[in-house]
Amino acid sequence: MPYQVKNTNIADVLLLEPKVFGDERGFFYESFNQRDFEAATGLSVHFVQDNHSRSHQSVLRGLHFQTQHPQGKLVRVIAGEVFDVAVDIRPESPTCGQWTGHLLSASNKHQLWVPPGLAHGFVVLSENAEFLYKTTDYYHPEYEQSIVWNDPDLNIQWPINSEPSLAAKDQPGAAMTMAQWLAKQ
Ligand SMILES: Cc1cn([C@H]2C[C@H](O)[C@@H](COP(=O)(O)OP(=O)(O)O[C@H]3O[C@H](C)C(=O)[C@H](O)[C@H]3O)O2)c(=O)[nH]c1=O
Repeated sequence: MPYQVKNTNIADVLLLEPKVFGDERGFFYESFNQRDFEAATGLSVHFVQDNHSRSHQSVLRGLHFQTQHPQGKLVRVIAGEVFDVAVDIRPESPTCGQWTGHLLSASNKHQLWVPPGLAHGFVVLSENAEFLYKTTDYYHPEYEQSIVWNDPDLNIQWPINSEPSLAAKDQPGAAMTMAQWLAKQ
């Protein structure tokens, strides 16, 4: 099952478009195939955890990362639509401070590969969204950090025209800024 793989403005963040088989009954597609994923991306990855979250419109989850046990994530949406964002927070990276955002939806079935070491988050554009993703390391809340969604240096162009709904840890003041993160490195 061939993936179409597209590069993004951050070198190792990849957009994957799986081959979908439609017929009069509906559709079928292999949402993940280890062999084809590795052949299409040139990556050798081992996923250890599958996650599933549901959120209502305007919920923004992120921008999260783990400082230890960083997680590579292969993310997709099976209901609704989100604007999904990966942020390069790696001080040594030529694209440090850059972000890449993509519409992921049940209808486009696009997936985003977010390598370990980047921050990740999304905002829900539809009434509800069901978000599934595979991770290459386990959840370690003791190492989880959050960068604030509206960081002025990142200037992420979220396609929303009202304040998002945020968890307490993601609120400005609780989540750190990029400047605070980089100052710690
Ligand atoms: C992430 C995670 C959470 N949990 C528990 C901890 C909390 O009791 C509850 C909700 O967790 P949290 O509010 O951290 O969920 P999100 O805000 O969706 O976090 C995720 O948000 C963005 C989109 C990410 O990329 C990360 O995968 C992850 O940080 O689930 C677990 O038991 N295992 C887990 O792997």
